[in-house]
Amino acid sequence: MQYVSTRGEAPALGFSDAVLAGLARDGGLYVPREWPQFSAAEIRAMRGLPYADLAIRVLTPFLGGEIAAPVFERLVREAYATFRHQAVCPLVQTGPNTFILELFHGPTLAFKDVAMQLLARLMDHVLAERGQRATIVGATSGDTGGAAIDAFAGRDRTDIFVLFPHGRVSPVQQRQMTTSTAANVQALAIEGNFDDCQGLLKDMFNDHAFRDSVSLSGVNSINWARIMAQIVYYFSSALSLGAPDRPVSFTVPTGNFGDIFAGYAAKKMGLPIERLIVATNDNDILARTFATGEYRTKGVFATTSPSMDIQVSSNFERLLFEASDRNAETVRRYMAGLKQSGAFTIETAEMARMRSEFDAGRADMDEVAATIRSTLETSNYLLDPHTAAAVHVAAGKVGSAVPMVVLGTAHPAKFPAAVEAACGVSPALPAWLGSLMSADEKYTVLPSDLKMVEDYVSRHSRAAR
Ligand SMILES: Cc1ncc(COP(=O)(O)O)c(C=O)c1O
Ligand SMILES: N[C@@H](CCOP(=O)(O)O)C(=O)O
Repeated sequence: MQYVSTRGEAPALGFSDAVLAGLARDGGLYVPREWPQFSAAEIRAMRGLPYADLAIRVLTPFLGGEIAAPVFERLVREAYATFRHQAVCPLVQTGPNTFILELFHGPTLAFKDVAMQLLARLMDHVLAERGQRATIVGATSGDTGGAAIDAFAGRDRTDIFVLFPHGRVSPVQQRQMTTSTAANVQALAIEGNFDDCQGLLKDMFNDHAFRDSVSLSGVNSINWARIMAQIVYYFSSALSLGAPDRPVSFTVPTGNFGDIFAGYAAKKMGLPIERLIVATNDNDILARTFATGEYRTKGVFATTSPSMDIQVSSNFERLLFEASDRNAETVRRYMAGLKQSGAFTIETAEMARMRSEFDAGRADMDEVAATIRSTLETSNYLLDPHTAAAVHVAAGKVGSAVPMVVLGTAHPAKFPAAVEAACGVSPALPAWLGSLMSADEKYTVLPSDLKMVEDYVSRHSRAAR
C-alpha cells in the first residue's frame, strides 16, 4: 500500500514513512493510493468480533505488510486495553431509530483517544526499529492535545509539544495538557485561536529546514494513521445495526473533518453507509460550503463546543481530492485560493459528488443547550455540547427507516459549565481523573509567531540537530 499526497508534488510513501511524515512535503495530506475493499461476505464475517480483533481485520490492509502481524496485533490490543468500557466504543439507543456511538471511554474522555493510543504505539515501534527520535508538534482546540499528551507521555523516542489557544479551551481540557509531569511533554498556550495554532503547525512542516532539523512529526488528523484508526468504529457500530445487510447513516460533530472523513473511507471500503451528515456549531463554514459551494472563512467565534471552533478544516482537502477524481492540480488551485483570499469556489460537478454522499447542518449555542436539556428529559441521557450539536442536526434529518448513529465525541464532564448551564446537572469527572483539577499546572505562553515557536521547540527537543 502506497500513500499519495493530495497536492501531487511529494513522493508517494509506504505506511511507516507516511505515519512519521504527518504532512506531505508539498503541504498536502496523504491518502491511500487505493481504498482497500471488503465484500459483503467479508463484512458479515466481522460480526461479533471484539473491538481489537475488528480493528486488526479492518486496518491490516492499510499497513502494506510493513508491520509484522504479531506486532500489530500486540499494539492494537495494548491500545484498546486503555479503554474503560469492555466494548471500547459502545452504541447506546436514545430514540426509536437513533443511537449515540460513545467514543469517550478512553483515558482523556474524548474520541481522539481511539486513534491516538494506537498512533503513539505505532510511532514508537517504527522509531525503535529505525533507531530514530522524533519531535511531535500538535495543534489543538482542546481534545487532541490532551489525548496526544496522554498517549506519548514518557515515551523515550519522542518529545511532544502541544499548541493550544490560550484561554479558549475548557478547564478540564487545559489541565489534561498542563498537569503532565512527563519530561518529554511541553504545553504551549498560543496567543490566538485554534486556526492560528494549526497555521503555525503547518508552517513548521512547510519550513523544510526546521522540519528536518528536529525530525518533525505530527499527530493531528493530518496524519493518515489518525483517520485510519477512526474507520474502525464506523464498522463496529454499523455491524451491530445489521451491516452489511442494512444501511446506516452517521451524523458527526465536525471541525477538522477528520472524523467524518474516516466515515467516508469506511464507505469506500464497502460499508453500506447511506448518508454522512456534517454537524457544525456557530462556526458553520462547512455547513455553508455544502449549501453554497463556496468555502469562505470568516472569524472564529468562541462557543460552548470549543473543540469545533475551527474555520480552516484540514481534512476537507482530502475530500476535495476525492471529489475532483484525485486531481491534485485542482486541489492546489483551491488551496492557493484559500491562502490568498481565504476562500475558493468548488466546481459544480465536484459539489454534486460531495452532496451525493454528505449532508450538513449547524446548531447554534441556544440549540445546543436546548438539545442537552431535551435529551436529558426525554432519553435520560446527558450529552456533551459537541455531541449535542450533532444530535440537533441529526433530528432535522432523521425520517427514513435507516438507523441514525450520532458520534458521541466527548464525555460531558469535560465541559461541566456548559452542561450545567444548559440543564442544571453538573457532570462529575470519573473517579480515576479525580486529582486532575487540583494538580499543579505547567505551560508556556507564546505569541502566535512562527520563529518564536520554532525556536522554543528547537531548544527543547532532544531530536534537534
Ligand atoms: C469533542 C469533539 N467533537 C468533535 C470534534 C471535531 O472532529 P473533527 O476535527 O475530526 O472534525 C472535535 C475535534 O476534533 C472534538 O474534540
Ligand atoms: N478539535 C480538535 C482540533 C484538532 O483536530 P485533529 O483531529 O486534526 O487533531 C481538537 O480537539 O484539538
